[in-house]
Amino acid sequence: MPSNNLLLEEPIRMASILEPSKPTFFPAMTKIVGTLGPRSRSVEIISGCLNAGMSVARFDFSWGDTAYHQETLENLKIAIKSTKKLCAVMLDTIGPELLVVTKTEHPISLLADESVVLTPDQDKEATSNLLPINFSGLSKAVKKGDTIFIGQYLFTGNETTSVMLEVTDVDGEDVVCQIKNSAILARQLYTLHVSQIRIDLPTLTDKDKEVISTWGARNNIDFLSLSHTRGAEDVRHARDFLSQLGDLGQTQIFAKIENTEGLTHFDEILHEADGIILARGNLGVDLPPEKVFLFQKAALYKCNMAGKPAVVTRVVDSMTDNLRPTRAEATDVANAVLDGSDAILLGAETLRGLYPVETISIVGKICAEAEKVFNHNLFFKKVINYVGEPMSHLESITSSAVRSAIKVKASAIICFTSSGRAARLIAKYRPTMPVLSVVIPQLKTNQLRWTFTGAFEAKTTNATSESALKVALDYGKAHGVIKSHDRVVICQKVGDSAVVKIMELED
Ligand SMILES: Nc1ncnc2c1ncn2[C@@H]1O[C@H](COP(=O)(O)OP(=O)(O)O)[C@@H](O)[C@H]1O
Ligand SMILES: C=C(OP(=O)(O)O)C(=O)O
Ligand SMILES: [K+]
Ligand SMILES: [Mg+2]
Repeated sequence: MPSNNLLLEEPIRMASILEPSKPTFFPAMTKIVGTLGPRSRSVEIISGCLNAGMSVARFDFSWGDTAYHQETLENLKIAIKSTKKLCAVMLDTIGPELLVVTKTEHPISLLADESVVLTPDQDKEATSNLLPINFSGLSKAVKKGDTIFIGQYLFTGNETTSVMLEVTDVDGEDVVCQIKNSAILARQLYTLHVSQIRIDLPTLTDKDKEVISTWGARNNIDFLSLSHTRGAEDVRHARDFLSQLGDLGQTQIFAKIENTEGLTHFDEILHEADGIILARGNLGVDLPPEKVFLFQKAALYKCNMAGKPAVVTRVVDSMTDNLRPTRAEATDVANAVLDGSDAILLGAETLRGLYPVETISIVGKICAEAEKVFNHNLFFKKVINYVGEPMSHLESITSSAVRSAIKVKASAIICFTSSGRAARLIAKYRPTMPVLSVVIPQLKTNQLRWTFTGAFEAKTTNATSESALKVALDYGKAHGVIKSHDRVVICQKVGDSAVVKIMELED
């Protein structure tokens, strides 16, 4: 088969497609991020999500207050305990997001070809011809002919509640628009996206800072999803802010690329960030539809070569209201994995959708099938070539660990790590088997104070170091990843040198 990313050397036997897949412990190696909200905040549903394969929970502060999200998080903690599944916590910022401010409960109907005024005067009532918004600088930012898109919070692009507007006039602080399609704004929260226009608001707003320093610090968030990242400076600024908040210095920053400005500065953002979220919801509005695939492929390639995780969003919009994805969506999920995506982020589907658990389960199954035909060998070679020589000691060891594990058909790689660096480098080389990371907390000092690195990630156990390997083996066995007589590859530091060991288990 000529396709580069696919591992289908022989012409595939069509009947083999119908054979049921073997059940596995990991629904997929591709991680699934679920946004938690009204439809996914009970212990029962969250447990279902964890069992179905959600491994990161996203809390979107564009919506809800800290008390609301805390309640959801407490339920998540209970669900983690009872299901024994690990799940990371991601805080998603508001950033320079524009909102339609409605006080009325009545649906507002917008008619094609009519005109509507966007005003910063929030005391006005929203009507079919007047929509108050939370930003007074819009009239200065836009010009005649610009496109404005209004969608229900977490718009899916699949709804009759989104509307496209064209700017026809600017009148003081008001923006006059022509309505391009009829729509009914029927719920509370609507976001407004101005295509290809810079909104002069900070990427990390005061509200975001307040939420991070209270809710974020209290809950030791694993990831910050930095909405509307537009340049490397945004990431540096967020990192400075986190570093002043004790343990949050270890929080990973995932920059969300959701507008053309972020796209233009992609390389420098990737350099500063720990990971990238390809926010196709918003970016998909900013880009001409025929260019979206190109962004996805280019961005995933760059992330893969840099060894930084990439997250693709908005994959199964139609599952917000339906039990099955469309054929196009199902194919899109698999293609995202084949393009090199590390994770899939579900938004409206889990937050307000009717089938959060089923959505996670189906997406996980599609990812797992795609992973089976992912050409790891070719990927490995591409990364090795890209990194070149000389390689850092640690990278040379971690890439060798992956190579050895594949060569000896190991069932798992066990990695000892303190900062997570070694584990991430292993993941960079895309092993075909699960990686069990044993986080060994380390006491470090920077002259000013002592800190524990890893204390934060070490969630499962506080075993002493001699038994750490046993803990990992027992965990692997208990979860069906490792069986007697299997081979495992171990990657660890002994003294100052990093080593790879191949171990054949007895029983
Ligand atoms: N078999 C083992 N049992 C317990 N601890 C181990 C074992 N092998 C390595 N370690 C410890 O695990 C830690 C890994 O940390 P480090 O190598 O600094 O990881 P990273 O660079 O990924 O942060 C080191 O402190 C190392 O001594
Ligand atoms: C994930 C996205 O945005 P939000 O954080 O607003 O859900 C997106 O635009 O794809
Ligand atoms: K957000
Ligand atoms: Mg958003």
